This record gives sequence, C-alpha cells and structure tokens, in this order.
Amino acid sequence: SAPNSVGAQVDHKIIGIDPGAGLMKATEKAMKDYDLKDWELVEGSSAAMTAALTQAYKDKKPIIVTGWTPHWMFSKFQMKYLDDPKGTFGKDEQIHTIVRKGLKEEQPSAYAFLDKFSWTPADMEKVMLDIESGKKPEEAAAEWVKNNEATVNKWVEGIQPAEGKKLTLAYVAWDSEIASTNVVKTVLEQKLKYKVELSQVEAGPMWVGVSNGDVDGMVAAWLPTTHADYMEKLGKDVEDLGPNLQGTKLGLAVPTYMEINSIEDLKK
Ligand SMILES: C[SH](C)CC(=O)O
Repeated sequence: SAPNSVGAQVDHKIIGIDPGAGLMKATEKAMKDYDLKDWELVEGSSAAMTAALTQAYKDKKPIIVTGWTPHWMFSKFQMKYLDDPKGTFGKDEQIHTIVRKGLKEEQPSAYAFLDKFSWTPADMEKVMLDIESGKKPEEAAAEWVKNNEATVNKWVEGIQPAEGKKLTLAYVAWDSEIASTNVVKTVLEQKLKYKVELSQVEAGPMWVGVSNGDVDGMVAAWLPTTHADYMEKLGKDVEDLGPNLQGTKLGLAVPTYMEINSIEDLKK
C-alpha cells in the first residue's frame, strides 16, 4: 500500500481483544471479506486494547480497534465505526442471560430475578464510565443500584430473599460485562441476600462452566451472531433467559480525527 496509507500509518495492525471473543472471529472474517491480506489482528485483552486506544488518542495518533456498543470509548473519546458495506459485523444484537439447567428448581429466587434483569445501553454505559473514571466495579454497581431504586425494585418485586445461599456467576473481563455482572451481584446480595461469587474467565470457559453446572449463570452472552458458535455447541445444555440488553453493535472503530470512514478504505 502507498507509504502514507492508513495501513502504513498503523503498521497494518488492528488492535483486538481476547481471542475467544466473538468480536475477534467477526474481525477475522471481515479481514477475509475485505481482502485485508497484509493486515494483522493483534490479540490481547479488552484492557490492553483500551490502554492502546487511550495512549494513541492522547497523542492524536491513528489507531484501529475492535469496538463494541455499549462501550465508554464512544463517550470518552470522539470515535466512529468504520462502515461495513458487506455487513460482516451483523446488525443490532442483544446480550442474553444464560443459566445452568436446574437453577429454576434449586434457586428459584435467583432464577426469577435473572429472568427479569434487563436494562438499557445508557444504564450500562453509566456504570462503565464510572469504572473507567476510577471507581471500583462493585462501587460503581452499588451506586447505580442506589440511584435506580425503581428499576431494581421492579426486578425483585415479589421474589423471596434467599438468606445466605451461595451463587456463582461467570463473566469475561469485557468492560461491558464487568459493569453488568457487578450490578447483578449487587442486587442478588443486597435485595435477595445471596452470597455471590464472581468467576472471571475467558469466553469459552464461561459458556462451558454454565453448561456443566460449575457456575449458576452469566449475563454475558452476545447473540444471535457473536456467540453463535458457543450457542451451537452448548445451547442444549444451558437455559437461555433471553435478552438483558437490546441494541448492541460490533465493528472496527477509529478516532474521528482519522479520515477513513469504511473498512473498504483500509485496502488502499
Ligand atoms: C467484545 S464483545 C463484549 C463480546 C464478544 O465479542 O464475544
């Protein structure tokens, strides 16, 4: 590509996240669909990607990252998704709550709440931004629960507290799921008196843990496309309680100070 092409400017690198994320599979597919032969998708983690983005943005340097909505990067920075004319990244998706088989019989209160839990991208982004600006996840979650009493009470209305019973939730350290899982933990503990343990794992082990009953559930299933592989393999061994958030989005994201507007522009 030309010496001052965007490829040359970013050393033909797209800064990705953990390899098990569906977003990474979608990006690999996009690199094929758009024939980005000499490009590399850098594997790492959500934290490493946001650190690289923060540094590049501070230095007003070009950077292309695997992005998703909800995410604080779109409110903290001036960011834009690259157009995806081939539709590789799919359309609006949802985040689902998935629980182990048997939870309904053994932990009816937790099951009833997890079935009711649902909130908006704005709710999630508020908690994410508080965590990004330095609050501990449990603090940001407790604050959101305190400030959203009406919503929370609707979630737990008529559900019997489960004094001291134990519950384990799995999640992957994506900024969005750190926020949602801590809010769910706070409600289970404060309102339903469960003792909740969080298990931070990669995406594959998260799905496997719920399917074999090692963990009680998770609120981190990006469907229908992003986690389609996991759902295909393990869907019959879990119970899908449906969406807890509507209107997610995946794609390649860049600071608005970059001229490019489409994935097609990466080929030049
Ligand atoms: C990075 S998104 C939160 C989820 C996924 O891509 O699997």
